[in-house]
Amino acid sequence: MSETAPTRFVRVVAGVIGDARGRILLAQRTGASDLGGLWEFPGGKIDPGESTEHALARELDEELGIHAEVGEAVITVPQLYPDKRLTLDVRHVTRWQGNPRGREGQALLWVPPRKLALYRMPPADRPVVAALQQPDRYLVTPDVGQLTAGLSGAELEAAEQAWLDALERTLAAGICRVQVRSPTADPQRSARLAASAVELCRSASAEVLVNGDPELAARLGVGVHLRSDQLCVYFDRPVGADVPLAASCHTVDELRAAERLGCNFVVLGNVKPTASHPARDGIGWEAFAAMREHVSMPIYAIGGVGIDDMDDARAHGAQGIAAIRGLWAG
Ligand SMILES: Nc1nc2c([nH]c(=O)n2[C@@H]2O[C@H](COP(=O)(O)OP(=O)(O)OP(=O)(O)O)[C@@H](O)[C@H]2O)c(=O)[nH]1
Ligand SMILES: [Mg+2]
Repeated sequence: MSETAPTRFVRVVAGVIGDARGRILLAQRTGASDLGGLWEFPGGKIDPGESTEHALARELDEELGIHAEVGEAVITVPQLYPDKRLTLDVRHVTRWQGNPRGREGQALLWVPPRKLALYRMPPADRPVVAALQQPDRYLVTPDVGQLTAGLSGAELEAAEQAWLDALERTLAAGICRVQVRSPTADPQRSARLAASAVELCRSASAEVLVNGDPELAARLGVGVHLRSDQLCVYFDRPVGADVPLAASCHTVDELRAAERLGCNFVVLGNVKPTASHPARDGIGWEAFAAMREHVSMPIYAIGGVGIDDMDDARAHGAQGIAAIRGLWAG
């Protein structure tokens, strides 16, 4: 299938309008318009020369009849549609005057955040809903095989226990999505250690995925994170629909393959040079955003990033950051 890139570039701003009960306002696109019938966050196109804040305040007045104070950024999503290239800049709105009403005949609904995914929305809104619902940090555990290389007996046991202790501290610091990954560890030891790690994550109510091994994941009752070279191995989702599935991606083709397999989220990088490969350039944020627009599942930026990169990540359409060193309380 040949692909011609659409040339029309559209900048849109939308508001996550939250009421005192934490519900969020959705509007239904009217039948005649683009993507008619789908639910969306109220907003519209930014006029040439207009600021994002002014555009959102103007749109919310035109569409809902409210005078809104535009708040903090949620996420900016670059998204390719068949007929245009969109950036959807989404802002929180928690203060406004007036009662929202559908001034253009559109239906309105106040929806609790956890129910947002029940409404059919345009592709660009999937990362927005994920940004509102899911963790902004995805921890990848340090390779215990590397940490314990050359050790045996009591020393090996102590190093493994230190790794579990560090995981516990990391969870206590608020991490709630974890990939257990130890590619160079002895497989049997690594499986035993993964079981202990899963216990720790469960008691902290954190979601766990194991790297590369659907069988181990099934035994432990957790999700799977596929390596990029595994993406072409599977034709169908390798785990049940209710089991978390993620993947590591470096190219648009891999992102598309991950979306086809039904991945819940992926990591994409390396965005920056990493401590282990300081000489290798990262792809940078612009390239990250340019790749992200081809798919709409949530994507974590990985490679040389840490908490300080969160705003850049969200500004380029990322769910947040994935990291080993950047998140580990070692
Ligand atoms: N407002 C809004 N637009 C969205 C969302 N998600 C999304 O893909 N879009 C797309 O962004 C574009 C914005 O369109 P709009 O129709 O709201 O623009 P507008 O209010 O200025 O209306 P107009 O085109 O009649 O002047 C549409 O192509 C729409 O499909 C969303 O959550 N909110
Ligand atoms: Mg609109």
